[in-house]
Amino acid sequence: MANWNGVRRAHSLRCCKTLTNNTHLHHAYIPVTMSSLEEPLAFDRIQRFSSGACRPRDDVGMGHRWIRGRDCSTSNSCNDDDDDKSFGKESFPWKRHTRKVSEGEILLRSISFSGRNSSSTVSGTLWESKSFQEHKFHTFSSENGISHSSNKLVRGVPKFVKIVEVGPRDGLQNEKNIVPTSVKVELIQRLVSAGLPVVEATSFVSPKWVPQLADAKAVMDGVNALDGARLPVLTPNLKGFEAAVSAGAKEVAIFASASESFSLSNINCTIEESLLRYRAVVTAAKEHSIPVRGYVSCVVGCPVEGAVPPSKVAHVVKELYDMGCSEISLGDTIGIGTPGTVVPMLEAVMAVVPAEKLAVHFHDTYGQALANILVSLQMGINIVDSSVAGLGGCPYAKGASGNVATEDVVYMLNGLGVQTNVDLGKLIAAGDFISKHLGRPNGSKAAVALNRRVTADASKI
Ligand SMILES: CC(C)(COP(=O)([O-])OP(=O)([O-])OC[C@H]1O[C@@H](n2cnc3c(N)ncnc32)[C@H](O)[C@@H]1OP(=O)([O-])[O-])[C@@H](O)C(=O)NCCC(=O)NCCSC(=O)C[C@@](C)(O)CC(=O)[O-]
Repeated sequence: MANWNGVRRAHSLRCCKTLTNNTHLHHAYIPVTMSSLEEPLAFDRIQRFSSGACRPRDDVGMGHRWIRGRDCSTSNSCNDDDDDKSFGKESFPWKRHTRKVSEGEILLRSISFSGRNSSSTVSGTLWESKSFQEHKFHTFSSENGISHSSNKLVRGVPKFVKIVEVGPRDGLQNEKNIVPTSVKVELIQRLVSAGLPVVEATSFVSPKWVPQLADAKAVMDGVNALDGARLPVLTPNLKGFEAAVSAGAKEVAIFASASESFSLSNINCTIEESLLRYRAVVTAAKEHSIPVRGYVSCVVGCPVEGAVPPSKVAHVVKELYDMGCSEISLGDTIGIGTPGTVVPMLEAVMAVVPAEKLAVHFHDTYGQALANILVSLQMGINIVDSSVAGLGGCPYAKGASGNVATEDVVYMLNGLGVQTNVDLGKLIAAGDFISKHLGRPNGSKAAVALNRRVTADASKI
């Protein structure tokens, strides 16, 4: 564990060993001058940086540092006399990148919006699952159909959204009790059969760091034969990449951070060191013609550093793009973002990388994820990460809750008339399956409501 980097940092870093519930040792290098990740997230402090509202200036503590709060956290129109480049104050020449819509998509949409009483069903638009046959109802506006809306905010959303399901990886990596391989495999099978085009299957990371996913090879053995979806896996270095390829992975993802402190605690190296490692992974992947997805964590805030400037996010995103990542996912790892903080971040990122190469990845700690997704779609993003039943969190961002629930995202997109090709009924069944195994209620509000059928009538409104 004590590699050269760790030893080198020993002067400035404190090695925290914490005994987790499953008795595995986690080693996290935490700068002594900053608040430990083992503490709750200090959300009360971070939150004051994430609100979009103008407010009186005050001083806000962030770990050992005292950072002056902003007069206005998000609006460029606020007059600010601060001379520092604090969060949300940079301005970027944002230009919306439009995407081409295929004839097939247009055809599907014309079928799906053929009227309230239409018997035509398109997967993801009406309930199709057998268990929901008696509850076939539209989730979109019932009069003219949302596709005919002249409102520019609604017209601005893409016609098709690719959902990247991260539950089996991002969700299960954070479970206290290790989920049996057979359950993971069945979950992935169910998600694929619900029509999800991409299901992140597992991670080839150090089992000492993330014991929950130590069965990565066995999981891949169980899902390699599945058709109909791409099954990428996380790889933190060449060792992980090689293990993934020999286990049959056809796509991988690398994961960097916009926050130096989070990079150290998550992958035990600085941002620049991680980019060096990832260049080696991308080079090897190119030789195998394997697409590489890039993640950037802490795109609006870090559990240690607090607010993360959009320019820093844009820098890391651009590095990943330039090294050859086919798609880059922007992770609000601790779920503190609001549309007020997400918009300036996206503006910065979209100034350096085309919108069609970007995905958004929101955790829902503060219940802001759907609002953040909507505003991202309105800005031209058409790839959304989510986690069935809202599973998840990050082992190195204690207190952060799961990703936005895939069921809730699909429900909202159905309501907007956005095509996803996901069968909501089957998806809910997959969420119920894993929630039952984990012994807790489904974390999706839409799933809970639809399971109880309490809102069937209301949803026709
Ligand atoms: C990056 C390392 C490996 C560095 O870990 P390290 O301890 O600095 O690495 P090391 O090179 O010194 O190796 C230590 C031991 O791990 C082994 N090792 C080394 N690499 C691997 C590998 N690939 N697979 C299996 N084993 C590996 C290596 O062989 C050695 O074994 P030992 O000699 O002690 O027996 C470690 O820190 C790690 O695995 N971190 C992963 C942490 C993780 O998975 N975090 C959650 C990811 S979620 C996330 O990042 C956010 C995201 C993507 O969801 C988006 C968002 O929400 O923001």
